[in-house]
Amino acid sequence: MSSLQSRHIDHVVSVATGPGGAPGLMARSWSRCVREHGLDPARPSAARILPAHEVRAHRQSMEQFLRVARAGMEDLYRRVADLGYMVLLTDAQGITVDHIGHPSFDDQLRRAGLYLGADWNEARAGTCGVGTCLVEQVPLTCHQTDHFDATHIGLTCTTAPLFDHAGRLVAVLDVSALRSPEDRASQHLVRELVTIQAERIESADFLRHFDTHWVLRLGSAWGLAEVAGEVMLAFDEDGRLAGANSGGRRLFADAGRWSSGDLAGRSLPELLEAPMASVWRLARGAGQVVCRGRPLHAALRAPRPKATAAPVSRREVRAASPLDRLAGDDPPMQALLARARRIVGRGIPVLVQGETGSGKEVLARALHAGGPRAAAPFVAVNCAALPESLIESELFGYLPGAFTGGRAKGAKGLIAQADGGTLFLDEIGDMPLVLQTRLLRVLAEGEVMPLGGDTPVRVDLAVIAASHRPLTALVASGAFREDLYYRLCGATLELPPLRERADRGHVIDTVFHEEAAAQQLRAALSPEARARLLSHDWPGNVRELRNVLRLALALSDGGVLRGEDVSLPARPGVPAPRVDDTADSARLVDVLRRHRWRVKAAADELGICRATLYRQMKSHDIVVPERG
Ligand SMILES: Nc1ncnc2c1ncn2[C@@H]1O[C@H](COP(=O)(O)OP(=O)(O)OP(=O)(O)O)[C@@H](O)[C@H]1O
Repeated sequence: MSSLQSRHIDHVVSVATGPGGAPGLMARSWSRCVREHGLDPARPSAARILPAHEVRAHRQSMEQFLRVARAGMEDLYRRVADLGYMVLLTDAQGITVDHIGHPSFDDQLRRAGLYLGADWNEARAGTCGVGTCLVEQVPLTCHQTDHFDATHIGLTCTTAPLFDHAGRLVAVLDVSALRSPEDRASQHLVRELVTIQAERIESADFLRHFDTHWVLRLGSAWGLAEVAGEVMLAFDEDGRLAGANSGGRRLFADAGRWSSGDLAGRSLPELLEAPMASVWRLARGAGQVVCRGRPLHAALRAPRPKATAAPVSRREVRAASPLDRLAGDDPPMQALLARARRIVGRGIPVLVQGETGSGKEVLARALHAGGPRAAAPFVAVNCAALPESLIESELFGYLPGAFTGGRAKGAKGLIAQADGGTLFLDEIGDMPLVLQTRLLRVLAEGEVMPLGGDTPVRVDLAVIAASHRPLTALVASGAFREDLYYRLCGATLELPPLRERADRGHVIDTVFHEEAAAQQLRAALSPEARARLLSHDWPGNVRELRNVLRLALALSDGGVLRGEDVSLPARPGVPAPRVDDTADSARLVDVLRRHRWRVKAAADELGICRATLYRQMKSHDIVVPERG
């Protein structure tokens, strides 16, 4: 034993057993070695090398991580090999599971324990780069006489802990040299290198693990956010966090509100204190996000495209409960549906409010289909659409000879047709006042009097009314009867516009599958196409979304829909091109004819809402021909 080694042993023993505990990271470790692990620096233990089959078992338990780490180790080795260093990776127990060193030093490295299968756990090897890093969980340098064991005092080892996507310590990255300058400052640069490389390995592992998720990368340096975001947050299409890297966990822990344990599942807007739209906007290119009041450079990585989806049949789409499939993970929508499920079938009149195209009729149909009247008729009446001259006879029906121009046998009105089922009064706010009075009587008495008749007919109806105009305002201005309003709004369901919904991903998928099935295509949506759809403001709501997807699918080759296949209005917030009021009336008639005068279907093809089409028809004197 050299005199240097003897002096080292004395020093370690005096520090480790000295009074008052040992300050500093290395001295703390020496103390642990003596007091907890029962090690004696005067009795060095031989390097413990595990047999090959045990090493294999250790490697197998972290196979995927090893593959990613290997690339990082090779890169690191290229930078330090000329300076006489080797690179080593251990698992969380301190067992060396991979190493790269110059083959000509193989024997020396093996003797020093810098070899596959070597056990560097502190409890066995004493204070060392790997073992102490496993305990302290920070990057550190164990330089020469920092080592506990006197046989290791020639070595210099710099290490950094590696955490997996869930924040668990899984490995230690180590750069070691058999010989090095005595001055520990010589290792500063190595420590920087190891720390950076450890972060890169963690990032690569994080991106691999979350490759089917969106990943938001945030950084304080321009340009770097895209390739090496200090903060990485993986989330799903509904904006729910699936995982955060060390930087992300630190960011939220520093904010003092969330520990790593309760981050998953939280919504990104809640965590970042920024609207989801500002995140989706990044799908068009890197930019800035104001995160918790602090502007950060940001980039978004799209998920790996899933295997081409099998076509979903209409039957499959319909298989779920009609109300369930209207929304994904959007808290206001889920609350609305929970309310809807409670009132369905209870004889409570429902008023649905929401912007045009937000799905008021879809919701009304789902309420009907999800209730006890599902087998009975659902009759939709568009109160804005019925020509004033016909509205009475259409709604209430008429007896033979009730008026000139009527059919000889008379006709059953829409209200009577809905008997036993659901009467859906769409655009109720546009119903003329005089008819409001008659409708009120029907609802109050449960009877309808056909034109020209003197005996009322009993009707049993579930009533759902809808309007894009707030009915309370119409009541206040005198355009809508207050008593009718109260008769209709047993429960009000307010549909949020698509741009405010956190489950836009769900709506996009549903409509996409429905449209693909309707066109009998085996199509899938690429992440880029989805990103474009998610970042749009949807002034025309779900109707606009459906039109965009219908067109994109019709023009596509039926495979994966790419970003460029999706054509959106030039500026976000600007509605899709619409037929203006001077539109050629021949074209309108043509489209209407093709849809057998089903105004809703014609409006959908024209990309306008039903009310606009009716307005245009009115201004061109186009009248729906009488049926029958
Ligand atoms: N949750 C949804 N899932 C799938 N498609 C939907 C959904 N909501 C609405 N849609 C689609 O959006 C379009 C417009 O829906 P709907 O006619 O119900 O809207 P609306 O609010 O009644 O519109 P308007 O006020 O113009 O009458 C339709 O093509 C419908 O199929």
